[in-house]
Amino acid sequence: MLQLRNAGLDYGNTHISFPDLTLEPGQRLGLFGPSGLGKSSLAKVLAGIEPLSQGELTLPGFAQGSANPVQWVIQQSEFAFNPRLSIRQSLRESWRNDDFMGVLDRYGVDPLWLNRRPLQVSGGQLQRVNLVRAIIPSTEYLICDEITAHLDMITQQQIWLALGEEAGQRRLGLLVISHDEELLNLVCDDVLNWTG
Ligand SMILES: Nc1ncnc2c1ncn2[C@@H]1O[C@H](COP(=O)(O)OP(=O)(O)OP(=O)(O)O)[C@@H](O)[C@H]1O
Repeated sequence: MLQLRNAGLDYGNTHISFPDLTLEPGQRLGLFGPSGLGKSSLAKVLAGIEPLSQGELTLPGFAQGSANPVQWVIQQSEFAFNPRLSIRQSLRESWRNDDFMGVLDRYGVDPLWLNRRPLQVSGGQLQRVNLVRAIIPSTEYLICDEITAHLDMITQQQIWLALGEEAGQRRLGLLVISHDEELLNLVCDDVLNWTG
């Protein structure tokens, strides 16, 4: 399980104190909280992108040097891709020797898009590709940071359905960060209301 205890982060003069949090394999935990409180910072800490200034992040079984089992997916999927590479090349980079063709259908990714560059598909299409990029075999926990905030209802439903199936089959732990309380109640088992 992924655990955060007594944790805090300093950005110069800005200090963020995080809530204690435990994410179990197979759990779908929602995180709700006001803008600017530090939800994306929390996501970055969990994904190992920002080091903690205090407290503890524990992830038993994760050996230094092995693939990070925590993947962070953000709303602005275009930032997750090198704009010069084709989508196929980007997926190849993250999947390495494993085959991703079998998971395209689950996320509604058309194989024809593989030859295009990231900015040659729509925002909703790229977000689905982005999930395929993140759902590599070594992923055990997925931090979904407002991943469907800008998408139409049908694409949102496709994405949450696909992720729900994936999480159930692989016992993926999902941390779903959103301003949409209704969505969190729909897709999560528990919701942490972080008030600061
Ligand atoms: N790299 C950084 N350097 C300095 N301050 C930062 C940095 N990243 C974030 N902050 C500040 O940390 C605070 C928390 O930001 P964060 O993006 O984590 O909030 P959030 O809860 O995700 O907000 P929102 O819901 O609006 O996306 C904000 O005051 C932000 O300005």
